[in-house]
Amino acid sequence: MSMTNHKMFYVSWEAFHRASRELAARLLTGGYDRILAVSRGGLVPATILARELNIRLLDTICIASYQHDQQGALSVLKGCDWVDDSKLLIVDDLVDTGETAKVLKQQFPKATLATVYAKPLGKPLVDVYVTDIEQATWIQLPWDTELSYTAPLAEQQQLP
Ligand SMILES: O=P(O)(O)OC[C@H]1O[C@H](OP(=O)(O)OP(=O)(O)O)[C@H](O)[C@@H]1O
Repeated sequence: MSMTNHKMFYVSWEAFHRASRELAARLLTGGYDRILAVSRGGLVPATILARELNIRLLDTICIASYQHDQQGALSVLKGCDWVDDSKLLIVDDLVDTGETAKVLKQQFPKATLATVYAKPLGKPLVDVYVTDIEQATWIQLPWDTELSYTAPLAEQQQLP
């Protein structure tokens, strides 16, 4: 998906932290004993969930599916060899097309997949999430952005 001509959903660090804590609240009674963070985007919510759920056993699965803003072939750069997935919580920041989630569910069928944001195409593959996002909307996460000046609306208007 190209970033041009799409609606943008900007997320601040504070909003991301709040949503991740809400995700933790929804997972609190799940009895998870380990977390698998889907790098890179899942690393941030995985840290917050590990703290909130008091889980100290974590691993990563490193998957690359985008080159800049174009979705490319999905490639597992580093796997995870955990065999017992009955109390496994897999954490990612978002599910978009669901291609990453399919790979995760294939290897860890009993695990719970949790994301902060979910778009319609990938939503059926996620077990627990917090916020619905339209498919065509690009989610701008705080580690990809910075605060910057914006002109007042009156100055942005096109005058006849
Ligand atoms: O549902 P999908 O279409 O598979 O997309 C979801 C994946 O895309 C993002 O990762 P990305 O490939 O951008 O890598 P990054 O987290 O390392 O930036 C996100 O963190 C998910 O892992």
